[in-house]
Amino acid sequence: MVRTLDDLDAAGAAVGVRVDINSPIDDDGALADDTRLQAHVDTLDELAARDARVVVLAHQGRPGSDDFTTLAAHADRLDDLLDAPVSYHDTTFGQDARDAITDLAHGHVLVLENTRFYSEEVMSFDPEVAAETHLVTGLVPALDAYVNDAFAAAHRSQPSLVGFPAALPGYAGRVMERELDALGDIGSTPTPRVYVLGGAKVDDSIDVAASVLDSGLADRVLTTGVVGNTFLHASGVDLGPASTEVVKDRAGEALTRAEELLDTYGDRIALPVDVAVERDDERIEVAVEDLPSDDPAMDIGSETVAAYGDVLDDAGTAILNGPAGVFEMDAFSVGTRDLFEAARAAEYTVVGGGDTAAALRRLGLSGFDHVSTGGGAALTLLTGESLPAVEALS
Ligand SMILES: Nc1ncnc2c1ncn2[C@@H]1O[C@H](COP(=O)(O)OP(=O)(O)O)[C@@H](O)[C@H]1O
Ligand SMILES: O=C(OP(=O)(O)O)[C@H](O)COP(=O)(O)O
Repeated sequence: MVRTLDDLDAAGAAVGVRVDINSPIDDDGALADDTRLQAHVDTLDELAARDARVVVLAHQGRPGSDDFTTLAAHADRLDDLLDAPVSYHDTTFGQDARDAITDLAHGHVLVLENTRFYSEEVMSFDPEVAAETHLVTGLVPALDAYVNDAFAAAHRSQPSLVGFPAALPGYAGRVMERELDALGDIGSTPTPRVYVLGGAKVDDSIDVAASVLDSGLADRVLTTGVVGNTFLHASGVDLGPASTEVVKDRAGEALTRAEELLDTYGDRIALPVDVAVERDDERIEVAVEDLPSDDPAMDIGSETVAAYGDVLDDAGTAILNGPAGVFEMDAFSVGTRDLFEAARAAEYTVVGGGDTAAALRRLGLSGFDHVSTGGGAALTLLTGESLPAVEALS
């Protein structure tokens, strides 16, 4: 059983709060969407209102990714969103960070620097080893308690997510509490269950596909996005040079697992029957049998939406993670919009993923039973598996 904020004596305490505000970033480094920041307002404002000294820990992007930035813009946006005053400090652990925490006023919020600026944070550890890392040992002396509200990163066994509960009293934040209530018992949702797996984190999605098909949780898996293109490639379709390069870059060794899944569960995995390519800045739909195309496949086509819609019409539960296409470009947001609208025909609908939630906001899509802040984390839970960060709190 995980303790919640109802169990925390917050007044005057220095509380480290791990949130997941990992967000789409514009070309100029600004936040492109604040969905995840908005999700954490309840937890952060509640702690500040209860007179805690709130210390925010978070990551943004991954080393080498285009969205790997400081958290300065996140702190500015949180200052707009929260009732409590918010400040930013450009280190993550050590004496400067501890001094900043010591100086923090009751009821105020301090955002520390991106945890992933620190090398051990992108490694996985057992909780007792994570508790000995520089990040954890360099902050614990200044903290009285730890709250994990970062459901969307809870599938990562990284120091900021699993190391603190071994050294401090640990609690679930309100986002974590809500997500576990909504997603913690997927086996009790209506059947047949249809998983729609898209986006670009192909390795996560293939892990989930294997798990839900092996366990029987999934009656069907419908594939879109780079995941769909990966399965098309794995099935022997020549996509064309541009799309094949994206698939090989994104899928890596997961391509072999996609081939194995098709061999084992081919009848339960649906692949796109047409794609939309970018040709002369236009959206052109191409049937799979007419591939290869020199132009990159950026979305699923309308025939695929129709075919997948027929499956979703009869679904008891639809679980969707990952946009169906490059939704950031209007011409290639069509598949995501039309498919997610069709998915609402299912009796119970769950949507997961940071970019997916951002896509729903951008496209004005609503009417789903639960929109998770997590993608991989939600999918991991939806496979009936445990989350390392939740286990560490227990
Ligand atoms: N066919 C495609 N080609 C290239 N990128 C794609 C394609 N379809 C979707 N994407 C990209 O996938 C990204 C989101 O994937 P992912 O991070 O897995 O989603 P989430 O954060 O919701 O789990 C978006 O940036 C989108 O542009
Ligand atoms: O965006 C996230 O995951 P998601 O893309 O599965 O929603 C989380 O912030 C975890 O990020 P990571 O996949 O870089 O560890």
